[in-house]
Amino acid sequence: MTGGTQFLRYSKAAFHLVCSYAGVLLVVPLASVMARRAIAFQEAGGVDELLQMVQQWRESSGSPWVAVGVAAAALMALQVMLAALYYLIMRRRSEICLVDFYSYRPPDRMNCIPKLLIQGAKRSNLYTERSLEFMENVIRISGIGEPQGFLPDEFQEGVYREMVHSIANKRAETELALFTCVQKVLDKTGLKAKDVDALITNCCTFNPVPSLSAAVVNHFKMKQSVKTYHIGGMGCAASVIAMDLAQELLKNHPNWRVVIAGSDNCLETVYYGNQRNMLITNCLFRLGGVAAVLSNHPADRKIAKYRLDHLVRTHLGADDAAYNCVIQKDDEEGKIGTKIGREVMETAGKALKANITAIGPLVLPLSEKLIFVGNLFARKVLGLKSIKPYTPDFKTAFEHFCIHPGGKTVIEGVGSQLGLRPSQLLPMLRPFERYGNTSSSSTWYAWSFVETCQGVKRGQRLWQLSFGSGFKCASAAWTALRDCDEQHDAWTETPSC
Ligand SMILES: CC(C)(COP(=O)(O)OP(=O)(O)OC[C@H]1O[C@@H](n2cnc3c(N)ncnc32)[C@H](O)[C@@H]1OP(=O)(O)O)[C@@H](O)C(=O)NCCC(=O)NCCSC(=O)CC(=O)O
Repeated sequence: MTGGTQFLRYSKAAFHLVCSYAGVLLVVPLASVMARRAIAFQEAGGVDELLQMVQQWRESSGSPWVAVGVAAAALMALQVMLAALYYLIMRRRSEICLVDFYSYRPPDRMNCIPKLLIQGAKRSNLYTERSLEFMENVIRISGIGEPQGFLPDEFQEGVYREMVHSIANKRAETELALFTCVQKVLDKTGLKAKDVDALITNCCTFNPVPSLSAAVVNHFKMKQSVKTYHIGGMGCAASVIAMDLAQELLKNHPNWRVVIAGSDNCLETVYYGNQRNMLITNCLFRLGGVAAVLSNHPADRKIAKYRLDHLVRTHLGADDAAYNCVIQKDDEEGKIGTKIGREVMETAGKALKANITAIGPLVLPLSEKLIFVGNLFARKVLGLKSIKPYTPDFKTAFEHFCIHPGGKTVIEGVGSQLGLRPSQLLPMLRPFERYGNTSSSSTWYAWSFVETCQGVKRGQRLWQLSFGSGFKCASAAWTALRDCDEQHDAWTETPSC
């Protein structure tokens, strides 16, 4: 690091400190000046003089009116105090809390060994030699570890076992994940199925009738008044989108508990053709799942882990290139798959920029906002073209980052855009290495990794950031309400930390 860069870094840190403590820096000298003045005033006999003046005024103006005035002032002060108290209580009551969540750890029999996976693909006689080499190469360089994530039973034993694409098989895969996650999160929070007021499920490509939310209601025998929703086709951002819907419900219904549960279906997404950009999903996507309880019930506030501060969604779907970069389609032979275009990295960069532009003013400290505005002013108003645009330092707004682990290149690209440190990238790299791209549940693997391996202290802030086909970016800002260092099932059985 050059001397100039170091100087800039230290100046920025000093500026950040000054802005953060501006209130204290102003109040302390002001209070000491006022205290000194008060002492001098008292020493000069000013207090006695003042009391005498009040006494004279009382005698001359007639005592009943003075009593009325004092009573009115006291009443007003009481009113202001009550209004402030009411505001504080209402603010607390309208808080939306994440009581707890569970990241799915699929059964060990579903562990996926890459060598066997490729062997199975070979035996299936569906792929050309060139496609098999491509898949092997992508798996090797992608950043997925060994064993790499989990795949449903049908992919196991080194052969694509006579894969029956029945609704029953696909249901079995997704229902196992959803039911396990919902049961675990109910156990963790001590809630009963009848306590759930609303349920939001999500699955990108597998959307049977009745819906997966109905399947959860049926399995857990939830109450008749439960409100259910299912989110389909919304890619890897679906879980944060489900939370957005949950927060809308909670804003309108006091004392509610909303369960969100999601998993994406591997049997449905496996591609049997030979188009390269559609083969990438076979290499990266793996089985995952999550369930979480969001609540505004006062009883849950005491045990809740996090408070939702902001949730911001941005959509680039109006742009054709962004819309088409991740898209389900038929290939030339009519085989269905999901294309992941080369332009996905560039699009993700644009989506991230749009999202941080929207969430930045809500979460960044004053110092970062001032530097950003100063930089903009210098470039746009003063025309100083040699100055580079300033990317705000989100490390000043959050201590923990749970960004969609969609692939090593995506993680590293986003990490360098945000200037994250290696320890802050680990919660994305490790989940991708162990679980692969688990689509909508991926950010929760990053989150459970953070809690298990790094720990979250009360008051620390966490940023959950997801990307998804469309192309969209959805992010949520959270504050920990207590220390969270739970050992999650997803991480305890592997030497990961
Ligand atoms: C595929 C990769 C592992 C390749 O790694 P690198 O980019 O480091 O390596 P590379 O550039 O040398 O590429 C290796 C080989 O793959 C080929 N290649 C790379 N990207 C390709 C693509 N999109 N389509 C077709 N081929 C592609 C290259 O031409 C090269 O082939 P050759 O060797 O023959 O020249 C990586 O780019 C990656 O992880 N991409 C996908 C990540 C991603 O988009 N994840 C998010 C999914 S969307 C999502 O998660 C959201 C959602 O779905 O909602």
